[in-house]
Amino acid sequence: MYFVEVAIKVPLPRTFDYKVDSQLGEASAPLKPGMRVLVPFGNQRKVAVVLALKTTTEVPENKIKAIFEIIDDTPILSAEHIELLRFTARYYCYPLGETIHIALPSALRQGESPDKTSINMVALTEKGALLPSLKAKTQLNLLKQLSQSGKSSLTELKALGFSKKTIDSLIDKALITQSIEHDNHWQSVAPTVGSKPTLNKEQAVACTTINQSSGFSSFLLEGVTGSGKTEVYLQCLEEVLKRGEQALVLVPEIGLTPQTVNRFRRRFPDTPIMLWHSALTDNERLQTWRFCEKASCAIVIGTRSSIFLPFLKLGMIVVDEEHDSSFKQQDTLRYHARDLAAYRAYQHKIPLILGSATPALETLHKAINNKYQLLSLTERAQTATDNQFKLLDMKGQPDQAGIAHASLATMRQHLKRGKQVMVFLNRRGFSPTLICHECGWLSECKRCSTSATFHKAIGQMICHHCGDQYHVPHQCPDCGSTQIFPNGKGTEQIEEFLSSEFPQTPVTRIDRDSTRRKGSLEKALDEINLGGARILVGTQMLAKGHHFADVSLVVILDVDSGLYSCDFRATEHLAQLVTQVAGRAGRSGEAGQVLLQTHFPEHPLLQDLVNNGYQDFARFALREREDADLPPITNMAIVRAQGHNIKQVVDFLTDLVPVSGVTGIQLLGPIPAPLEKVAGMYRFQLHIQAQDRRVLHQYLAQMVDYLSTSKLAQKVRWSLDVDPIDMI
Ligand SMILES: Nc1ncnc2c1ncn2[C@@H]1O[C@H](COP(=O)(O)OP(=O)(O)OP(=O)(O)O)[C@@H](O)[C@H]1O
Ligand SMILES: [Zn+2]
Repeated sequence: MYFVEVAIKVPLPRTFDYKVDSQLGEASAPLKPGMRVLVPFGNQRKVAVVLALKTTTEVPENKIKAIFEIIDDTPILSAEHIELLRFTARYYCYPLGETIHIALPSALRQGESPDKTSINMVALTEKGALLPSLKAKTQLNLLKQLSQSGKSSLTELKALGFSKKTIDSLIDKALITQSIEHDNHWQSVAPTVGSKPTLNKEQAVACTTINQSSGFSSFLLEGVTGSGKTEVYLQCLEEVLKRGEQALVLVPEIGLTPQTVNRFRRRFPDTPIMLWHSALTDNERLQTWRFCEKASCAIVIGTRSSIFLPFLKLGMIVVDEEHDSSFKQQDTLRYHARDLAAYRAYQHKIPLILGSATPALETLHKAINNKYQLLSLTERAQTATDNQFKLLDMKGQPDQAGIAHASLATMRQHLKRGKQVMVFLNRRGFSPTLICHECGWLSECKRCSTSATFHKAIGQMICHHCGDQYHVPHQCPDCGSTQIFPNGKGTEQIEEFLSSEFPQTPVTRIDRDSTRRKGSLEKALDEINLGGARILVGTQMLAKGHHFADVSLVVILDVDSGLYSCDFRATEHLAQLVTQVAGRAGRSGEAGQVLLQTHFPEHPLLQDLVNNGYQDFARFALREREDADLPPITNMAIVRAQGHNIKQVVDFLTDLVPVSGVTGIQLLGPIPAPLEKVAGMYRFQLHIQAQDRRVLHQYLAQMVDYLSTSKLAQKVRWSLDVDPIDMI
């Protein structure tokens, strides 16, 4: 008899010991860390992952339970992978069992075979090779096909028109067999490489530096929009593929950038490239997982959670648009895929490339302190001159639907020249509120401390925080007046106005509402690229990495809301958004023009951004953070709590604040969250800051231990966010 330490999906920051009867051990393959076992837990049976084998345990003999069964023949998690998950759980102060649960595809969580979806090859049995006469013609044809090809993949056979039914009947007759085959052919041959441009000098320096690095090294590729960062990734990946190594390319949202995926496929036409994103089915997830693990897949282009994929031989990680907030998970395990990418690169001793035109201050700070090597691309690849920026003072300016007459006039000029024009407003819906002209009533969500947005097209009010929908009132609920009007602008209103202002010009809107139906975003993007759309209206979905060759003017309608916010990251995010949106203009041929509508044209941030660019702004903003002692100079965590009973929420957080303080730790709170109430629950926060990351982590670990026994914690919903990026 011996013991195993296992991780189980339970909300407790601990692991569990079980005993293994030697009999059980003999019946199956020898137990190893990384294998799954079935264990009794309370009166349930649970899938658990073995972390370690032990000869002793601290659990008393009469208390220790035995595992029921060993699920796997071989580990589904390598030692290295377990180490990654342990690190993740420790860093984000999240239970290890739940961390592993989140990282695994659902079939593996449920104890299913990792090869469930991998049966991919079909061949004749000895009996089948005799080609017995069969009544069903298609079955006979399939046998003949296999006797010619020797072996075929299921996909090939399906492409030849053989149905699953035909294949299954021949399996039943024992004339053919199915097997699993992982094709690693790509590893031993040089990759076929599609046509590529000659790198300019800066790109070449970046590529050579990265390719010549050895072991773990992180690079910040800070390249202005359209400077050819993707080209640098591609040419570095080529070297990785030549060595027969795999690569992970993290991207913010795949749905938004089909162009990028196509570029990778065109560049490496014979290389197995797989995608990983939220729209995959459970089976597709399992298959991608398995293909990575067996190196049947060379490149994965994936969103945040692809950071947990197992790779047999990982050679490089790229994080494109590394500043993008979608890399940070905002619930349960609040990990940052970019930061875990750094850990994985360190683990595998490989290069990490973080690319962005607008690096996060966290990343820039590391680059300035020589933790990351800075590589700069200062020129656009296909345009000789920079975009021209202009701040348009809205004070006293006549406008229609929030668009200044001067902006409309400039739009007309560009459209006349046959160019595309982009109008950006980061607010979807028709208007953010309805207002009563008589008494000032505002349409508020009944369950949140925020307004409900008016969506004219569907005739509903929708709360963007809890999703509740309301009928549009005909009369003011407070004073009975019928004088109720939309207040403020959203993209729906801009689209309506522009369509009537430019009746001959096709207007395409891109936001979450207009692209809800499957395929509608691709259709809209195609329309833009093929030139059908002339005016593009949209939210930040339009800002992300698109390459629209014909856009020559970008009008940014409202930058003011980001200038005076209580979130210390608001200005950084505003500068990133403005720079990214502006970067969609003038991407090929002539320089583009960017108009920023604002009531504060003299604001130092806007002046700096427009005159000196993001690079300059970001370095200045870092110095400000230094003066204010804020991240990334210090380290931060937030405990958030919410509940229907405000006192319980506040009491829970107050209880976490030690009366006498803790050396090296600054606490702020409990303070109400910027959005005080969501879905009927009151929300409060406790901010924890420390200069020294180790001090912060020691403190958090103790706190989480305490919370697992605290009675107050059971009365509220709480979460801990390490390195938060969103203060809401
Ligand atoms: N050396 C080069 N010579 C010619 N064209 C190039 C070169 N490098 C890149 N390009 C082209 O320039 C355009 C912009 O490049 P790319 O999309 O790689 O830029 P990016 O820096 O990733 O842009 P963004 O940050 O806006 O997403 C693409 O059409 C690309 O094919
Ligand atoms: Zn709401």
